[in-house]
Amino acid sequence: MAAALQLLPRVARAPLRPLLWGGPVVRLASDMALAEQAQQLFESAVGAVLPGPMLHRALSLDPGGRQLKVRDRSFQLQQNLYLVGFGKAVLGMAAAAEDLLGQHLVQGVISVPKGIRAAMEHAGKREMLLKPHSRVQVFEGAENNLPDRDALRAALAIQQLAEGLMADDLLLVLISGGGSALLPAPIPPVTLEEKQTLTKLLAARGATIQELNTIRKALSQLKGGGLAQAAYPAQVVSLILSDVVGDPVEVIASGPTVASAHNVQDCLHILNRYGLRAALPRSVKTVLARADSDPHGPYSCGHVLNVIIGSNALALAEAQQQAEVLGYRAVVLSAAMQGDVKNVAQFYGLLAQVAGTRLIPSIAGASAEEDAKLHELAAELQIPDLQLEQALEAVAGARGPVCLLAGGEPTVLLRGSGKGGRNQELALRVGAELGRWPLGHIDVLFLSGGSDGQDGPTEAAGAWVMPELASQAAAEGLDMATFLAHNDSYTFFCHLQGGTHLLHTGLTGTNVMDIHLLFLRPR
Ligand SMILES: Nc1ncnc2c1ncn2[C@@H]1O[C@H](COP(=O)(O)OP(=O)(O)OP(=O)(O)O)[C@@H](O)[C@H]1O
Ligand SMILES: O=C(O)[C@H](O)CO
Repeated sequence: MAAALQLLPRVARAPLRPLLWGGPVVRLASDMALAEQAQQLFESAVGAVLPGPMLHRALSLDPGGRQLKVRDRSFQLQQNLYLVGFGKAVLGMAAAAEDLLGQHLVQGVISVPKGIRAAMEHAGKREMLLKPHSRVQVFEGAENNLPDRDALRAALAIQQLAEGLMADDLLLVLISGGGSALLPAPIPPVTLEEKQTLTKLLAARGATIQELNTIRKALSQLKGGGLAQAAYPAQVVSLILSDVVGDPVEVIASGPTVASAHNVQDCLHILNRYGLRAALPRSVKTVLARADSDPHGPYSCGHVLNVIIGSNALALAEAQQQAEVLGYRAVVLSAAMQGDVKNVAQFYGLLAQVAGTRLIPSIAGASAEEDAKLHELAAELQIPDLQLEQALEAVAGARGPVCLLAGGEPTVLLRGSGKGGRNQELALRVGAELGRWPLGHIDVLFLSGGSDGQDGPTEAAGAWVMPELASQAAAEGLDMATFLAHNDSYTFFCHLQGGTHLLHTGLTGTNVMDIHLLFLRPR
């Protein structure tokens, strides 16, 4: 993980109190530069899903400190609390858990990305660090999000801790994205190297995270409910930060505390689909064949409480609220944006135009065909929870500045060898789309940022663009199409206006996919 340590310049915070339309609202929204507001709202989205606030929302102790409450369930605490965790956001989650429950904690083991402690220290994020003599042992591994020997050692330590628990014990499991690579425990005779090769091949051939994790579960001792099984008969509470569209607990980090059906047929279909079935190593065939005839069937997880404590939707809800406070009519479009980045960019370009025309019908804006094209594209993208009609209706009735919010994870098919990330590439493409249909009398801005603060292998979280992007680029001799052809969005934005369009937050310590913000502000 690159040491992206620059903190977001703190934009002047507007007084965050509800305001009514028509009066001070418009003034407030127009007083601050649009780009500052966009960065502020991105920051508030991320702030809602930082480990500290999330853990404090999810857990509470009774006044005597003997009962732990999680949702509507209570657990007795009597020197019986253990903790394990794995994922990119788990260091901060463990620090928050230690802060809340430290006096009851007997022992803990977490598996987190290589270099994360040093990065957090360097960034001055002390709240993301464990205490000096913590009872939680930290393993760092899985460089480049691939399972390695260090992550394997961590997984074994976690397994050992779980297997030593008794019926009176309570195991707190902290899970976030990146957890699959940080908890590798291949079922023998499958080796770590074989698992690594298979996951790399599947990912490179475009397998979805659902497909990838179906295979990982079938080949792992701890995924697909294996960790919960190892901890039995102890009670298990899993606190899960979702980095997958729709928050499916069985997919996030390959569901180590969620019963899995271990469907071998599903695995074979997936391996077939990506042309990998014929060349499978013998060990993988052996494990799959064994799972098919496993007399014990799927693990049962009746002793487990799985709770999603943070998600993209939660982050968007916070940003939406703050946007309204700033005077915007704010609408969440979807927390499940997915699909090819080119189509997603085209969608946002058309959306800006159609929404602009609804906002000020007198301007020369979207035609009926473009309106139809937007709906067609939305249908093609198959966004499950898309609130397009509601958003357009809200825009039509807004009479003032509008902010449309969305989240998710579009896909970039890498063809070039440039430097970039999903968010920067999306922003660059949306910028190109916006330039094609200038909307007079309306300022438009689009921002895309990764909630973890690191977009691909760059030190930026994302970027923001306006319809003027193409002319700005041309004035500086930057050919957008060439940068796009090389997947070189980071280099483009570094050059453009001295890098001012890049979003810099440093590692945020959380991870709930990407945040997209589209602003339309009548001049
Ligand atoms: N040059 C590039 N241009 C555009 N996208 C890129 C480029 N290089 C990598 N990516 C994209 O970045 C993503 C990998 O980045 P990263 O390591 O942040 O993983 P991630 O999937 O975003 O993980 P997380 O779940 O933590 O967000 C992939 O989606 C990949 O397609
Ligand atoms: O770790 C994983 O499997 C992915 O980040 C999805 O949660």
